[in-house]
Amino acid sequence: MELPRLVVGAILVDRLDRPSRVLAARRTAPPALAGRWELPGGKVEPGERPEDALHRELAEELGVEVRLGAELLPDDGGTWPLTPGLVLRAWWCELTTGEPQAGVAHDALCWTTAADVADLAWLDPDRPLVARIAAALAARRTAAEGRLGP
Ligand SMILES: Nc1nc2c([nH]c(=O)n2[C@H]2C[C@H](O)[C@@H](COP(=O)(O)OP(=O)(O)OP(=O)(O)O)O2)c(=O)[nH]1
Repeated sequence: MELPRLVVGAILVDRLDRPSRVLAARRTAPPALAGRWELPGGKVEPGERPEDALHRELAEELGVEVRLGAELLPDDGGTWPLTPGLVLRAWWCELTTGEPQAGVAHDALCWTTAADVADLAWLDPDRPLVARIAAALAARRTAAEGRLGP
């Protein structure tokens, strides 16, 4: 059986040490996914390290460089399922160079907060991540900094 293809995504926040906003990107293609919001990123190429793929995709799609923080892991510590053939890994990150600009992959970018991040029409498989991101923004902590909540 073939292994699922790995997709990498950026949870790009205003600052890793006290995040209050995350960047969402609206897809332009394919038609079935156009208009839905996602974490910027894309597929890892054969032989490419996932973190390198994320830097490459962010440069290509948004024209920025970032510093990577911790990975946002699902409860089982593995990967986030997208479709039968695709899984996602996502990292918290902050900008080091440039301001994000929508290229051909996206027709809108939006900085969202804990209060409104879940209101966007995210791709369906992103919903569990968005819930975790919203909780982290509300707590002003990334998932790296221990258990959320009291
Ligand atoms: N980038 C990204 N893709 C996601 C997310 N959630 C989700 O289901 N996907 C899906 C949509 C696509 O089917 C796939 C990513 O493919 P892509 O089209 O962004 O990859 P790519 O930039 O490498 O483009 P290509 O080589 O396929 O042309 O993963 C997400 O949050 N971010």
